[in-house]
Formats: sequence, C-alpha cells, structure tokens
Amino acid sequence: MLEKILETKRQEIVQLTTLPEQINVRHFSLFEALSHPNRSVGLIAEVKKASPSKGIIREDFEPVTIATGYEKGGADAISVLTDVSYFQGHRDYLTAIKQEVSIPVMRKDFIIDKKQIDETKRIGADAMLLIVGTVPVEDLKQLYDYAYSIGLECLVEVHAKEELVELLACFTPKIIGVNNRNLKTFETSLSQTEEMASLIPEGSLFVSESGIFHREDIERVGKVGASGILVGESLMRAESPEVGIAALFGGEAIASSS
Ligand SMILES: O=P(O)(O)OC[C@@H](O)[C@@H](O)c1c[nH]c2ccccc12
Repeated sequence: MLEKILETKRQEIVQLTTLPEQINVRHFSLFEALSHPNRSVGLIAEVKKASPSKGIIREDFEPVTIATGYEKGGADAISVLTDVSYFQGHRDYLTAIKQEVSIPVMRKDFIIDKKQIDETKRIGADAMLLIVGTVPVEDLKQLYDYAYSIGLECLVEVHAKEELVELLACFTPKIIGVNNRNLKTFETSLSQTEEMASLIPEGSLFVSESGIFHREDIERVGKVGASGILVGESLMRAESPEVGIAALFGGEAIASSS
C-alpha cells in the first residue's frame, strides 16, 4: 500500500508546477504546544474523512467545523489530512482551517520532495509529517532541515524499532512519532509505543499515533513517556468533536487555558 501511495505522490509532484499563493497567517509552534499540554498528555486531533484501511469514517464532513470543535474541546494541535486519493483530504481544508483556529496546524501527507514542503509553507501549515521508510533517512534529514529553515516544524514518524534506530543514527528530530499502525499491513498495536519508548532521546518529544480510543489507551502510552497522542478515527466517529475529546480523556479537566 505504502508503495502505491508513494507512486501516486511521485506523479503529483511532477504535476506540481505552480504553487499556490502564500497565505498570510500567524504561526503557532507544535513543539511548544506539546510541551505545555492542556491535559496530562497533549492531543493532536486529526481531521480525517476516510482512510485506505477504514474507508469513509465520517459522511457529513465539514473540516472547519470539526477543527474549531477540536479547539473548543481543548485539543493542543490539529492534524489535517491533505492527501486526496487515499484519505479524501485536500490542501484547501488546511488553509481554511488555519484561518479559523489559534493552535498549531500540521499537514498530514506523504512528503518526499522539497516542492511539497514549499507548498506546505504556502498553504499556511505550522508543521508537517515526515515518514521514515518513504525516502532514505539521509534524504529525510535534508527535507527536515529544509522544512525548519523555512519555519516549518516536523513530526518524524517511525513504525518499526529498526527504523527508529536507523533514524537516530542519522539525526535526532525534535518531535518523534511512533505510529502504532503498520502502514504496510494496517495492523494497529499500542505495544509499538511501549516497545520503542525507551529508545526516544531525552530532549525529543514523543507522540504516540493511531489506534487510540479510550482513556486507558492514553494512560498506557502516557506511562511510558508519551508527551502527545495523535487521534483521528475515534474523534471523527464521535457525535461532535468536543464530546469525542471529553469521552476520550474520560472527563479529565483542562489544566490551563494558556
Ligand atoms: O485514526 P487513528 O487510528 O486515530 O490514527 C490517526 C493518525 O495517527 C493516522 O491517521 C496516521 C498516522 N500516520 C499516518 C501517515 C499517513 C496517513 C495517516 C496517518
């Protein structure tokens, strides 16, 4: 599956000859937001209509309403799927959301080329995802450095332990995500987070991604040191974003509004 997605991306990159206009927005730091989370563990709430493994997750999909609901519900940051072909996302969703919220907005896509990073900056994102295994780690480092040089933070995602070891031998990202879902098989297991936690360097923030549905899941990943969680499906299936977040955290109150 990952190979197929990357093939589509390579075609998209060829067609990405004219970049959108730069939108003017105020930026918010993902690292800062996750360093001072609203609850015991920081929440990156994802705007996600569909996925290759689950099909359509939410029919009545209004990206801006969902994102403002996430902010009201006390999310620390927002992730927006911009991939069209596999996740039914769009870059315009991110731009529209960015204009309506005052928390960091991350672009969730398969970024393998500098041109996509320029596009990410222009559409107004504060941060973006980079995935180990999509390009060689040396190339990922180039993309990472380029993104930071133009004011974009990166969440660098790994799945397998060997990928994390290979990544850290090359560079130490400020924010590292462990995806509990294997992008090749789609299997999800929180033990991925538990097994890799001890390998995350002290100074890096650690985000547990995918397959988080209940308060117990948050406690489980929090216990091994996760500063943040990235949650899509469980919130997208909730009656409303606010209700979804409250249920996910088992009613845990927001500690501070700063
Ligand atoms: O819907 P979930 O299981 O809560 O997962 C959210 C997020 O982690 C997932 O969408 C994701 C993690 N890494 C990705 C890479 C590409 C696309 C999607 C993803």
